[in-house]
Amino acid sequence: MEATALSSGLRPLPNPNGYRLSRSCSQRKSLPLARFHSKETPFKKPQGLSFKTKVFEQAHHPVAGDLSYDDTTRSSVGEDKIGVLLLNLGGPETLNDVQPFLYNLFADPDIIRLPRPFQFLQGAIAKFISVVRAPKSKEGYAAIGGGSPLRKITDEQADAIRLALQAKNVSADVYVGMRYWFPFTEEAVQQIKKDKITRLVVLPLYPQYSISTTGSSVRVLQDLFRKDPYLARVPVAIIESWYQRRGYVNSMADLIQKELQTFSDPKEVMVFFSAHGVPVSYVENSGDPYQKQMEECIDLIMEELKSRGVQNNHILAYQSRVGPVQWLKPYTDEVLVDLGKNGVKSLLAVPVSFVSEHIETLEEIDMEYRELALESGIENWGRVPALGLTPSFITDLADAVIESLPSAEAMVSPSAGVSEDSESSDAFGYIMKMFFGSVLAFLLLLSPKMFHAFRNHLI
Ligand SMILES: C=CC1=C(C)c2cc3[nH]c(cc4nc(cc5[nH]c(cc1n2)c(C)c5CCC(=O)O)C(CCC(=O)O)=C4C)c(C)c3C=C
Ligand SMILES: [Fe+2]
Repeated sequence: MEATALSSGLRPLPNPNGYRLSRSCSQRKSLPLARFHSKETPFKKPQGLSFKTKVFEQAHHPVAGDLSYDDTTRSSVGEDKIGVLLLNLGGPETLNDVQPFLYNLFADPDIIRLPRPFQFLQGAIAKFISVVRAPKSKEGYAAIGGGSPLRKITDEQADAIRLALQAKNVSADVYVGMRYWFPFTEEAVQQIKKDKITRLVVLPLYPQYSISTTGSSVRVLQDLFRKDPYLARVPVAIIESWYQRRGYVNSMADLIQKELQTFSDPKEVMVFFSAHGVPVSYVENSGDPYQKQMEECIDLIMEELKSRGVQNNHILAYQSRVGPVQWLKPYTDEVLVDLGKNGVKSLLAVPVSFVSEHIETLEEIDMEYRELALESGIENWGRVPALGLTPSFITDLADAVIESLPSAEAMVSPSAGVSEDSESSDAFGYIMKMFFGSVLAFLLLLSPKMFHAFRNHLI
């Protein structure tokens, strides 16, 4: 690990709301990490895996629930205090939280990606967009009971994963770290340190990797770990994506198969996968693997259904676009209208980029898209629930954790240090950016033309 990666000028973001934030920067050099893409391989039961083993042989299994640690392994687990950190997006718990939550989201340089010379404007732009967008977002959260259910569901998933690990003879503390709302990743990391965890598995609750989700959360984590001498030495394994795991694919297929049975003519139903979109530039200019992983994921689920004799037609579309740029196509709303026009009468919506119910399933799909579909001529509408606490899914996540444990490595090498020179030049740069940033932000906010341009595109 090079010293430059450590001394890249971490400063708190300008934070007019006073919420705890940290800056992550996609251009910054990556640290060496034990990254673990959870892939599907033939079943092989792990025999006495030891955490001292550096190279990890991935051992996956065809049926969730098979994996457990034998006695030899258990004794080596006993040497470590294992932590599992679930990373998630977070959501406003009350309507008053909506604007500051949106501020945190848009202040993330992995969500609004400004060219380097303009990055100092991030805070001002986030403030502007969050204020303009808040009324529309509030309507959405009001329609689902006044806040996001994400914290409660993620806490329940954490508890279920802890119990599933326990059932496999692995004792672990499970933490929740949210990117944009409480409990923030920073809080979870403090607790991990307090609890003296000696081996950590990081499990983002996004099946597919995107720069805007897993990428953003992992960069926050890297920033926190490299600044802290204790954490820097804790072996960490990061499970970056897990959409291709048998347990996940089978669990999704189970849910779809079950829901199809609620239609009077299940064979006629169009299976409509609706994924959260990302701007096209992420995929085309920044190499975001999200779209490719999403397509592979759908193929795996459909193959599994086919192997069970379920031969329905299916389609993938992208929902929830925000702002004036091009997002991944086709767009969910446009496809629904086209399907209706083309005579599709029965449709089963399958949210596929997220494993909890949230505003985009409960409001956008269940209310907005359902209404649009019915208006467009679709007569029978159904929706597959999010995986949530589905036992086969939770068991598979526990297996993914166990499989990744031996590959954990410290995030920062012991020789890495922070140079004082670069610290002070960073401080000067920061003051200059703040000064010019404030002047520009002031001009931007005063300009009625800018305000209307943003409002028309964002609301
Ligand atoms: C895989 C999932 C997600 C991706 C990819 C993603 C990218 C992304 N999102 C925004 C903007 C917003 N997202 C919002 C809410 C939200 N986003 C996700 C998941 C992904 N986002 C979830 C699960 C949620 C809901 C959280 C909850 O409270 O239930 C919001 C706020 C809601 C709203 O106003 O619509 C915004 C805004 C961008 C710009 C982006 C990629 C660049
Ligand atoms: Fe989002």
